[in-house]
Amino acid sequence: MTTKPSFPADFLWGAATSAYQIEGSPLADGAGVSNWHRFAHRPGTIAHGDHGDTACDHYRRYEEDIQLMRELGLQAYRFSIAWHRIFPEGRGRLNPKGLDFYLRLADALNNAGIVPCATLHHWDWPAALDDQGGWAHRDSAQWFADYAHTLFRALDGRVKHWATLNEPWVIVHAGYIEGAHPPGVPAFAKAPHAAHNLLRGHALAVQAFRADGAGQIGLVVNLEPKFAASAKPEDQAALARSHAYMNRWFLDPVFLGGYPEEMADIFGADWPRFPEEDFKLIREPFDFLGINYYSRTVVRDEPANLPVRDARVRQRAEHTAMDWEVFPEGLKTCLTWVKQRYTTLPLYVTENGAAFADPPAVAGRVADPRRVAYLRDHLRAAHAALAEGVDLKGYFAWSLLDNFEWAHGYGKRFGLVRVDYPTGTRTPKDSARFYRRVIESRGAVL
Ligand SMILES: OC[C@H]1NNC[C@@H](O)[C@@H]1O
Ligand SMILES: [Ca+2]
Repeated sequence: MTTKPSFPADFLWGAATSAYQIEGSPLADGAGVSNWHRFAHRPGTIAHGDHGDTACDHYRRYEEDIQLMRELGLQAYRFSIAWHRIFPEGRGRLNPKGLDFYLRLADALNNAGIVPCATLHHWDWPAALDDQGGWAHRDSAQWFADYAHTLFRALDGRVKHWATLNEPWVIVHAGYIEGAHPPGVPAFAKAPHAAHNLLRGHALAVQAFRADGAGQIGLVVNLEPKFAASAKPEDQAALARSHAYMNRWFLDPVFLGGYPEEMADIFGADWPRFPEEDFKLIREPFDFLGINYYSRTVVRDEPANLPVRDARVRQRAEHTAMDWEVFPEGLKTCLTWVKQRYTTLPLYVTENGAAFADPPAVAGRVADPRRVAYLRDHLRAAHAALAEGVDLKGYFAWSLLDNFEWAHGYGKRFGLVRVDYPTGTRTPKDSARFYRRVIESRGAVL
């Protein structure tokens, strides 16, 4: 490092989590059954038979966790709201006690001087809505907008930084293409409709926010730079499909007004014609884009691998416990690509981090040098993007706590803070101490 990086004084340093991954207490205080509660209890869906019945017990230990955030020097905390606590059946009957948890959480964060950054939907929602057709049902957009509107009013004055959806691509790919997430049954023909309704719901929620919210609202997407395994035309074509499918499917409509033409090639006869007025709605302007970055993928042509007909070519490089290649420059690639192709809106890295097989705590310490190196290299890449003029406003490490990594269960540890199960004992890792120094020095220690 020639010159020490220096991040802007108003750069927002945080850490992120999501409701089902950390809260536990899935049915407490009148909460309804969620899609993830039901799915995780279906045998064979989650590694080791894990589920979120306890998770990090954050629903009950949130004050302790806010104290941890203060010790880490966090300026902001990104969390998600569990829809099924608010509307147990998805819509209609409001559950005040469920809402109350998020009022308490927001008040405690504000009292601690930590900016609450709420995501309205991070994959968990009332199972009843899946039973009524889920995101593939056209009315799901309005269900979401009504839920969002209720939250904007209820948390008005407490939460000023909102995101509508977390990674809609994962909801569609894992839920409707792979079947690895709820609803859990591959349904290629439904996937384009689910994606479309997620985007319509996002836009309707932004419109509701304009009418009766206060602050900033944005969308959070996962991005993964794609590279071709060779210059062969079939690998170049696979690259175009893979890139469109993962990185452009949602951003092209919200910023450019239409889907990538590769989508019709990928879905063939299952690719619908959508009403023109939908695209006008989906372009509803919002205030920031959140980017979740983990890794890149090198792809080759693979005709048998439907629907994208691509396959990953594993690289000789360091990989995380998720078998994701460690590729720090990919974070800068994502940030500059969004600025160049889509928008000069403010950007946030709303998730970045790594799972490694951390050792247990010894004398109150957890040595996680590989996570320290991962954070250092990715923060350097983020700073490089800033230096090139990207309007990067903040960075949220994934995750504050080790937690329920969806179908992988608790075996994949992404936390800056170790959680020992089932006691729930929290132990800040070396990476947490490193991150605190990064925040204090505004990046000078990188
Ligand atoms: O896989 C790590 C993270 N990726 N983005 C969404 C989060 O819920 C995941 O835990
Ligand atoms: Ca208001």
